[in-house]
Amino acid sequence: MIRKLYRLFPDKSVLLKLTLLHVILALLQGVLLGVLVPILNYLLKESVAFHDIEFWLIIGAVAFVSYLTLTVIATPVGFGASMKLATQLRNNVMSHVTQLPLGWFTSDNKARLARTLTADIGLIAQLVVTIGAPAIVAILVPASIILVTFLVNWQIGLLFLFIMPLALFVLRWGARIAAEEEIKLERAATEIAGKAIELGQAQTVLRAAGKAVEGTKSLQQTLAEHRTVYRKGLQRAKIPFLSFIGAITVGFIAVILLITQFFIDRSFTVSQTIILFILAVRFLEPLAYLTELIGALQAMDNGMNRVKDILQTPTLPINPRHTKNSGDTSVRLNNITFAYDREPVIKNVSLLFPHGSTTALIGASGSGKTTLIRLIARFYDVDQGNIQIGKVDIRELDYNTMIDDIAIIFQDVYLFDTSIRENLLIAKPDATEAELKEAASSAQLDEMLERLPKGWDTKVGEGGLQLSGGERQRVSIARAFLKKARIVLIDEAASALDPENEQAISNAIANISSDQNRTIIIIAHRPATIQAANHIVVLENGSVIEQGSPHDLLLQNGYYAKFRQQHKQRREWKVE
Ligand SMILES: Nc1ncnc2c1ncn2[C@@H]1O[C@H](COP(=O)(O)OP(=O)(O)OP(=O)(O)O)[C@@H](O)[C@H]1O
Repeated sequence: MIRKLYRLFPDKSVLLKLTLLHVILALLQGVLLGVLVPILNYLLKESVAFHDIEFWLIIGAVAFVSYLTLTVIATPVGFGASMKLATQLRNNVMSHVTQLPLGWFTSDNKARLARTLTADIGLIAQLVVTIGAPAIVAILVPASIILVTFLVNWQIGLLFLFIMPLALFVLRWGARIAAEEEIKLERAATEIAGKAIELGQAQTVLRAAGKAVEGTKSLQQTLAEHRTVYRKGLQRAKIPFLSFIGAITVGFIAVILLITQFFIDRSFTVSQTIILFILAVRFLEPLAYLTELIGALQAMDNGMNRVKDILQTPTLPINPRHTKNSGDTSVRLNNITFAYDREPVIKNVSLLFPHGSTTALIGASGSGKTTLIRLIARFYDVDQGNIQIGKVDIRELDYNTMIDDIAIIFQDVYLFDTSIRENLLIAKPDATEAELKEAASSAQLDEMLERLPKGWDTKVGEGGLQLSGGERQRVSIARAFLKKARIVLIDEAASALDPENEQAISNAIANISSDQNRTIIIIAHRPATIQAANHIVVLENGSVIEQGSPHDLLLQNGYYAKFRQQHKQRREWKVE
């Protein structure tokens, strides 16, 4: 377990210092017990002079003062270390998940991640500090007492030597069962978290269907299962823990009987008998305390396993050569095929998005437009073929530089629950005021910032929900301007926007595509956006069925021509 703990932390210095502190504390306890033997030996003699025990008293006093001082220091040191360890581990997990394929982020895994980042890591960091010392003491003190006892009487020492591994063996059995039950309990708790997230996400649908109460049934069922798992776990762990207590008690009685027998036989002096009684109590006390610790130790071990599981989930392969992009922002798809599960949703697609071009992707719902955008941003790797940016396979490119070059404007933009300014600064933390203003202006945010009473400092609410969908998308476009992203992938809002927002977004997209060095790919739903494109690609069922300039495609009279016709008719109906 200790090895696992050390492997988990990239910077081991905090853990090393903490372990050293705990070992010193345990050794000092051993020294305090050790000096008791000669002192008692002298004290129980018929005549004793102070200088006989002076040396041992000084050692005892130094050990005692050191022990007290270190115990006082241990609390603030422990708290500080706990915070550092939690931060270290959280950063490690977070940086790992940013490199995982998007497919990993299912409801279950999101709940697992949330529990690991909060509960598991918090528990590990806290327990390392709070139970680290008692656990080391509970092992080191009985071990050192065995040594001291051998010096006093080898038979009792031998008995201790027999009791300790036996007790630890029974304890391991109990710990294994407790660990199995804790895993079941944690699974049940994660399921509750997953169901709670799902319940939150499904509120709109459930309420619209008038099923708000029925929607909680599945969560209630999961809660009931959690209670059952807890009850069964307690039942199962009872037997081994009772056996452990039994083993300790039998051992203790045997030691007491043997000491008494030796005393009656006059094999032991009074002082030896008293010393051995004290040693027996101090030997068994920390061992008995292990039953309380073992549950926490197992919880910590399981928590570490869950953190390890996430850290060992394979990331998208990263090329160690970290090839940099040359400045050419053309995007080329070479015969790519991709499946989320078994059935390919992108089939043998070859396309070129030339440097500086603006391409509109259109096609029926489910035709694979979003998937194509995700593959270009390397949220997933293709199964066959390859994608090149500037003639280099994206798997060969330095991932961070590549992602820095790309801005993605999703339909459902997520904003952080902070001010508009902070949300923009995520794209470029060191942006100047002038850069912020320029980006906001290009993304048509000016009017919105003037209208909002707190302007740039307006809080956008959780997920940005205090802004309209169109406003959120404009904030996201402003981020792309600020980031000076050279490849911009836009999933235009499919739902109806008010005319003001629609116009503002069209202008913002026109502004972003006016830069001849940017390559823009837009999943377009509006004729105005499509008109800003100089190239159209039509997808159907994961394949390209049409592509060319808007003019050429109109002449072909295919999907694009019909799409334009339908929009024209819709506009005419609205006018009527
Ligand atoms: N995360 C996912 N896991 C499994 N299948 C998925 C996932 N995302 C999309 N799909 C499936 O892949 C296919 C293509 O979906 P995609 O979202 O790329 O289409 P789209 O053209 O963008 O659709 P829309 O216009 O409705 O957004 C669909 O059959 C969809 O059900």
